[in-house]
Amino acid sequence: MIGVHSAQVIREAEDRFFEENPGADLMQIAARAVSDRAREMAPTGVTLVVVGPGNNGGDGLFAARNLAAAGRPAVAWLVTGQAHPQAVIAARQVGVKFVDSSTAMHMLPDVMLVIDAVLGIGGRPGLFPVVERFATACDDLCIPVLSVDVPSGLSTDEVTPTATSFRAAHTVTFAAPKLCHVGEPAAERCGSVEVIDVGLSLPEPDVRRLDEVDIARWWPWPTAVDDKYSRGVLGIDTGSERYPGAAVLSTTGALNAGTGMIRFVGPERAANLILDAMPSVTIGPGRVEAWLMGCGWGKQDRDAHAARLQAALESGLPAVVDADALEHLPKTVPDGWLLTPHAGELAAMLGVHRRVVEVDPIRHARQAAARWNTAVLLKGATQYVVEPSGRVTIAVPGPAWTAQAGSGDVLAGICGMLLAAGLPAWQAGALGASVQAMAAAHKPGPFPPAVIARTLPEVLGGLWTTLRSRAFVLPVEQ
Ligand SMILES: NC(=O)C1=CN([C@@H]2O[C@H](COP(=O)(O)OP(=O)(O)OC[C@H]3O[C@@H](n4cnc5c(N)ncnc54)[C@H](O)[C@@H]3O)[C@@H](O)[C@H]2O)[C@@H](O)CC1
Ligand SMILES: [K+]
Repeated sequence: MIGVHSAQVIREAEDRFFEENPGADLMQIAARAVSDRAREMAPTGVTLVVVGPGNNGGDGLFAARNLAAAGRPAVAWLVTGQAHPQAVIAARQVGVKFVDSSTAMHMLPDVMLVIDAVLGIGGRPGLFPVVERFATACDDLCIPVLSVDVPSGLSTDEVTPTATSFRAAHTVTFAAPKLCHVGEPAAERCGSVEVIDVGLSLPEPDVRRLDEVDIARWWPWPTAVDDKYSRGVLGIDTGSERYPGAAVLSTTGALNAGTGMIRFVGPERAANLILDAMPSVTIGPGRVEAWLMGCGWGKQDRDAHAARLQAALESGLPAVVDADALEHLPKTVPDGWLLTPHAGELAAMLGVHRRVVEVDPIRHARQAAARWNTAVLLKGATQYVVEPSGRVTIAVPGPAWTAQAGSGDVLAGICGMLLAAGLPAWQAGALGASVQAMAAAHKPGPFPPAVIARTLPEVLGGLWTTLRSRAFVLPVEQ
């Protein structure tokens, strides 16, 4: 798990660091990381460094100095004509060549790498027109860009770009990732992201991103003494006469994630399809540990939906509440409910336009988690799980192949399995979304959601085998 921090938090940590370590030079650590990566990205040819007026430009210019000192041709364009004074002197001393905007643009087709050091965490979104044209030309000519800290033009703390920015092949950032590095669609403009530890002490993050080690550590692996009941019994009430497939997909997700026992209580047509495909599923009511509701209920027969949700409500058990069931939420919900809307469903829950949610997904997911006092998994290209406290956990990202009808049903099923196994709602949401993404990454291509669901045993089995062979060194639980 890695903490995601805002520009403000990084600045405060930097101020504390300099108070405690007067005279320390973080810029040299940053510049070294940038020049090392630049040498790998462009082993030969000219590197053009685009330099802004602040410390981000200082990082870039010292990186140019490092390259030139190592005998690599480096050229710098100071976009405002001004830059970090010591860095300018250091770069000149080792023969970095300084060029103006028209020369930079003219030579662009022949450079091997552009280092974007225009703006970092002190930048406002957007670029000067001449830099905007240059960033667009880098894109058009497919010149690889290495961004320092953040691709200039992006807003560090936002996931939705509002202006033209550089589009990096790789970003070297410092101390911690920021929201623009981990939240789509901004993250896609950062390319691969590398975090350099510069020695700052950071506070407990309120936004964290999971990695595969967290999944291995938290997954409810079966123990030697487990039986089908102790692993968790999941009640599933999904599908309708019109959409029986959603019931099959949600059950496929739950079964392939490893549910101890499934009791399906949905419509008969769906039950017959499920039995044909998954004979281990039990049809009919009985004792369960958690519920899965809502997938494929459809827009007809709303009174019946309200009654179906009421049954889960009265049980007081944890429940995954998905899709059409989200339209029937009472004012308060029992402990341990996991609401799993996509942006459109969350917008409807909050009475706002979908675009508003897409622009600031975390704020809106936080609103819903606070209003219903329960965990919310906001599905999409980046999947955010928000707890009523406002803490955000971002799932392991996966390829966009899963953007397909039916993926949400499978995901709801996986989350249902995790609730039935006894995990808290936020963890069930974060793990469920992560393993589905890992399965899609394991089997890249236009595979339908059921195939991705059937890849889960392989992915989970691989994780379990790695864990048992102790190839993972698990960090101590925080
Ligand atoms: N905080 C850290 O841990 C470290 C920070 N360092 C670097 O320091 C950077 C932050 O430096 P600064 O605070 O000087 O900020 P920046 O270098 O990001 O930019 C600030 C300058 O750009 C101007 N500016 C901002 N937005 C603009 C826009 N849209 N168009 C035109 N001009 C604009 C500002 O007026 C100011 O002059 C980081 O991004 C990083 O590269 C590293 O040197 C060392 C480690
Ligand atoms: K930058």
